[in-house]
Amino acid sequence: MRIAIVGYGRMGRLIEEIALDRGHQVVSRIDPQAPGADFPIVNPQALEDVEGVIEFGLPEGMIENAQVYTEQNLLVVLGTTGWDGLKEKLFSLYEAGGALLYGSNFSVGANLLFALTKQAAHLIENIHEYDIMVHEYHHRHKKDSPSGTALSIAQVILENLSRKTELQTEALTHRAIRDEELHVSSTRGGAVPGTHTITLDSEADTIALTHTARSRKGFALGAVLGLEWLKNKPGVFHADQFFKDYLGL
Ligand SMILES: NC(=O)C1=CN([C@@H]2O[C@H](COP(=O)(O)OP(=O)(O)OC[C@H]3O[C@@H](n4cnc5c(N)ncnc54)[C@H](OP(=O)(O)O)[C@@H]3O)[C@@H](O)[C@H]2O)C=CC1
Ligand SMILES: O=C(O)C1=N[C@H](C(=O)O)C[C@H](O)C1
Repeated sequence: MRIAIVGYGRMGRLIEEIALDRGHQVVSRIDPQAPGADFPIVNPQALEDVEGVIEFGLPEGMIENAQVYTEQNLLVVLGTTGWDGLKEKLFSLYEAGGALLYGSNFSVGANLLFALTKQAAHLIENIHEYDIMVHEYHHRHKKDSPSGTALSIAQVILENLSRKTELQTEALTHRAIRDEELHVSSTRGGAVPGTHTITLDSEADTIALTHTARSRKGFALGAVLGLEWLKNKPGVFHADQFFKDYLGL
């Protein structure tokens, strides 16, 4: 496939390597100032002859980019996180054309973790002595907090454990946490590619489910496989739908 990479940062560069390994052509690299980029902004000229786009950038500019993609009926994989407030606007653009696959984490391991989290939440539904919480670590460059993956994990817990009804992402400095709150906390520093832990805790013991990314390769490979999957599928798809097919989850 002829691919454009939008956001030529840590992820964009790795996605290019993997796309080339899998026999795709990277015909356009779009980034405001990254070394090696061909174009600073998304416009029809930067997307000439492009069939598919993989965007791992920032939420700023995402909607303007999507306007151009949908006008050109492109297949788009969006890995950017931290844009929950833009969902409605973004999805409505794809009613005009094109196809979108979006997700907070394109690695197989994290998607297995989402499935394990669902099981864990179900298991403790009637075992009230277990509480549940989420923590994530990421490198010092990461701009959003909590991570998109942590928010996806939280969503799975809120949907599958009736006693947790509220997401709490703040540090609780002046009060205790309430039973119905699900605490999601974050640490930033160093070079950590991404570590997420769901802890089930009781007076007797602790059970921890941890996904530790050893590198960014798993995310990048999933994004390229996702773009291949999106061919001939118009509309908007969550990465869950891709992983259900790919892993038979
Ligand atoms: N879904 C998943 O599996 C994963 C998602 N991510 C997410 O991907 C995003 C990028 O991560 P990462 O590569 O580490 O970040 P980087 O900061 O290394 O790269 C992002 C690049 O995108 C550029 N950029 C920002 N906005 C636009 C735009 N509108 N058009 C074109 N380029 C743009 C930035 O330019 P500038 O610096 O000048 O702003 C920067 O060069 C983050 O949101 C991260 O959370 C990361 C890993 C996995
Ligand atoms: O910014 C990152 O690096 C990552 N972002 C994604 C997220 O916010 O969950 C996925 C991965 O954890 C790496």
